[in-house]
Amino acid sequence: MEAESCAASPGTGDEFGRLSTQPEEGEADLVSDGSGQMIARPKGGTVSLTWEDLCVTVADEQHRCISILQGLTGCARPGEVLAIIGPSGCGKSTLLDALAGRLSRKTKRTGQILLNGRKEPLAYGTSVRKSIAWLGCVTQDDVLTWTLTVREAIYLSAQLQLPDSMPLLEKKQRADTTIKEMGLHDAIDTRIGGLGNRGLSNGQKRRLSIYLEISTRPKLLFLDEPRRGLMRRIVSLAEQNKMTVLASIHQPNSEVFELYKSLCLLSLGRTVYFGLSSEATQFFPLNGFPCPSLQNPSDHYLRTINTDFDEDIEQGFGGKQSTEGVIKLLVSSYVSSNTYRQIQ
Ligand SMILES: Nc1ncnc2c1ncn2[C@@H]1O[C@H](COP(=O)(O)OP(=O)(O)OP(=O)(O)O)[C@@H](O)[C@H]1O
Repeated sequence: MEAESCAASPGTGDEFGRLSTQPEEGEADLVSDGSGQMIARPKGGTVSLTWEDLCVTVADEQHRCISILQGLTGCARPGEVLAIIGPSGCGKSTLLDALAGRLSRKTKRTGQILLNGRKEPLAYGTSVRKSIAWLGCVTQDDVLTWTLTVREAIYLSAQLQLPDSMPLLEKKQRADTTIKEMGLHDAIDTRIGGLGNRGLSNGQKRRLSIYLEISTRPKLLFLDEPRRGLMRRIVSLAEQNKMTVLASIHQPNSEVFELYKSLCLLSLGRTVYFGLSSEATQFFPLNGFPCPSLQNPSDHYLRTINTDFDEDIEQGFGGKQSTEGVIKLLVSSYVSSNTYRQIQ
């Protein structure tokens, strides 16, 4: 099995591997982070993100150490959307939080995170937004100002977040284009609304908060369970703007699944498969779990590794295995595979 190696593009960090928040002349624009602080956004640079042997644990009430992620290794490349897929509770959001430096203080993380081949710039618990300007983060909890209309929120965001060097007219044009592309034009003068103040639907709010992040064309974008309808647009934005996007996806249908070139498949906090989506169609049959004809591959992968429906899984070679046994088999097969060695 082959996968492209995750070559690091030129780094923008200092000699300690930290990414500078101060721009070097000609390399970065100064932009506002929305709270009045000016931060650096690299011009035209791309971001490769690599994680090695990443483990996350949390202490329970009896101070026992509970493992959430176990030794994950992978990478995300410019111009691509990496789909992080797995059953509920497998660790998708925790992986995104770990990579984005958003883990809660209760958790402990080990392993390495490299940006453009250099050590991560984020000290544990620091605010990501203040440290890396080109990182957008859209979590499952949208944070929007409910008193604003969609138009007001978008224009305000464009003014605050796009570089000061960009003319106002261009900022407005950028905002108008994306409003259309994100399908928000029908609700342009609707107030966002909130508890007790009816406004946008939940789906529209979600689209708006994703818009507010991607309008600045971040170089690195984390998306926690974006709506299916948005993915086509996000994939093409990533390609056009050489954005590195990591998206946790709950249950992609076959049409959406085909959009992703790279796939990170998790179960019980471990990597079951990481690599080209096209090659997962070989990985599963090679290990005895061929996708039944007419079944969506992602449904097949999820069914094979989902302990929620713990039933003995039929193997193509004959015989049956428990789901946990299947997961163990796939994890060790993946670890000994060429794909794993290439990522490392
Ligand atoms: N701070 C924490 N304390 C205790 N357990 C946690 C904590 N954070 C995550 N977990 C547990 O770790 C596991 C992974 O959680 P996570 O939210 O990353 O899963 P997920 O794959 O994103 O799930 P879903 O698809 O349902 O959103 C879950 O069992 C969750 O209960």
